[in-house]
Amino acid sequence: MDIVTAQEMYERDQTALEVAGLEGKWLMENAGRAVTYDLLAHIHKEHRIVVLIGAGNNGGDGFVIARTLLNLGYDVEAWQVVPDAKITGDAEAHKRIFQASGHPYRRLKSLEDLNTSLCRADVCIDAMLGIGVKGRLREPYADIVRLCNEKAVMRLAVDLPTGVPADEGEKDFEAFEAHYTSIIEAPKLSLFLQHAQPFYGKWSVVEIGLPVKQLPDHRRRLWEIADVKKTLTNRDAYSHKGSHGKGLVIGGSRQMPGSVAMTARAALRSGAGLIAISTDPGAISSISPFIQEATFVEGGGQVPDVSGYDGVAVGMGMGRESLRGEWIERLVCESKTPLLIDADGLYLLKNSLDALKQREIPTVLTPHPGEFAHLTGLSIGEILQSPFSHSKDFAERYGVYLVLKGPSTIITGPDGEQRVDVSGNSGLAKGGSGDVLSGILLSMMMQTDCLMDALSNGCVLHGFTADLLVQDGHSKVDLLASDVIEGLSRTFRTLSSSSISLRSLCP
Ligand SMILES: NC(=O)C1=CN([C@@H]2O[C@H](COP(=O)(O)OP(=O)(O)OC[C@H]3O[C@@H](n4cnc5c(N)ncnc54)[C@H](OP(=O)(O)O)[C@@H]3O)[C@@H](O)[C@H]2O)[C@H](O)CC1
Ligand SMILES: [K+]
Repeated sequence: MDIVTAQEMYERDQTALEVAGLEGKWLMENAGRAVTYDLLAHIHKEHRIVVLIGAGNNGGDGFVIARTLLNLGYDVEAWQVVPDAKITGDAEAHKRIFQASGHPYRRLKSLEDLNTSLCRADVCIDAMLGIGVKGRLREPYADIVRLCNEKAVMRLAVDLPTGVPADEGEKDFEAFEAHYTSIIEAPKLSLFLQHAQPFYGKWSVVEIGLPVKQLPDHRRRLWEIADVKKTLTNRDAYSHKGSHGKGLVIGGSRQMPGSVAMTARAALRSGAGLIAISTDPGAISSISPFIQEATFVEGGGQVPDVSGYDGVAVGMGMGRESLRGEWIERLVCESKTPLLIDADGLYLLKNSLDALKQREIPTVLTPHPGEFAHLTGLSIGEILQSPFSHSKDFAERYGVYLVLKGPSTIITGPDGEQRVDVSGNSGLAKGGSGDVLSGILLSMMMQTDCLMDALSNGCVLHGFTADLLVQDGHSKVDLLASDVIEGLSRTFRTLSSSSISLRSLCP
């Protein structure tokens, strides 16, 4: 599913008009009806419903929604919150259809009247502003939004909650606090931003009939379990351990032996053929009981020889001594093996960033926002405000694959392509989760030719496993990173059983 900016959404509408003759009025009818049927899952016939209609095309959708609900026999009060002269174009056309259908609407004259109406209502549908909002809300929207937010009603938003900007970069806004948002055609960037996402509440996306094969490809999409099923490589019946990648995990220390054990174990649980660990010799005895399948190579004081491996993950639990920094630089400059750098490795990489530009073999960096702030010299706040553009700038500038971890993980390729993974839950906000993710990613990297698919799949497998675990057996409080490793078995069984049942349907 594509993710778009406001500008990209307008371009899509324009394409629909140019290549398919789909006029705005038709799209508005489709949008309003699709949203109505989506919202019906939350509305009952006994509910008293207020539909708030603003000045632009989001308001036009509101007229279609109010008309459809009234036609279906729902108890609806439609409130136009701006003067008549503000309703123009396609919205005006739909207002006329609304009126011609014999339906009445109310025009906002005083906030007191609306307040009375909202006090009686069970449901409030926000069709005031969508992707056209610019800057902080002006009146009467700001007052209306405050009024709605303090009422004990179910708040449902159309496309975007009024006041939430579609794009990243703006943090200072006031907005309708929706319990649920019915998003038109494609999620907008703000759905994936920490400061904007809570305004959306739960959400889903409705389709409105755009000519999808003709639309511009903005190379930014949501990666979901269905995408994983389509792209995850199958294990061939005649494969052997060498077919699934020989990986090396470099890291761990006496103080942090568990990290490499988790990375190695997660890699093996995700299908890697062979995993070796290069670590402080003093840490081997505490690591080996947790991962009998791994072999150990002498870590010592030398940079490990990585030739002969299909992939290397480096940095987890490694410590930040300057000697290790030299290792990172040499690995970046000299190794001919795909490299994943995480944790302490990212901290140390800061001094060798320019070396990345010369590297011809893929490099994957997996920072959380704090680590990315360190790498870029930006503040965490700046990263969180515009994670899409900062990720893209960085990945393109240094020619790397960047996995910016968070509740919405953004995966960016060196050519600027982006994928977003929203699987997972707050149970993953614990030490060790990153080590496990690195192991899964290492395994995926070694088993596919398309690194974007490998990384996207790895992120979803990690989050999906955590979701399965808290649905059944664990809670978000007790979940441990090591539970996720063991939970991978269930994830892979779930994925393969669904493909078997699909296959059994085929002749
Ligand atoms: N393909 C689609 O996605 C379709 C989407 N549809 C719906 O259309 C809206 C986008 O419509 P648009 O008219 O471009 O924008 P809005 O309805 O969101 O808002 C326009 C009005 O907003 C006023 N505005 C802007 N900023 C503010 C502010 N800070 N405070 C108050 N008012 C603001 C603006 O007023 P101006 O005086 O600034 O011009 C406009 O009046 C999309 O979200 C979907 O819901 C189509 O229905 C079908 C196709
Ligand atoms: K809205």
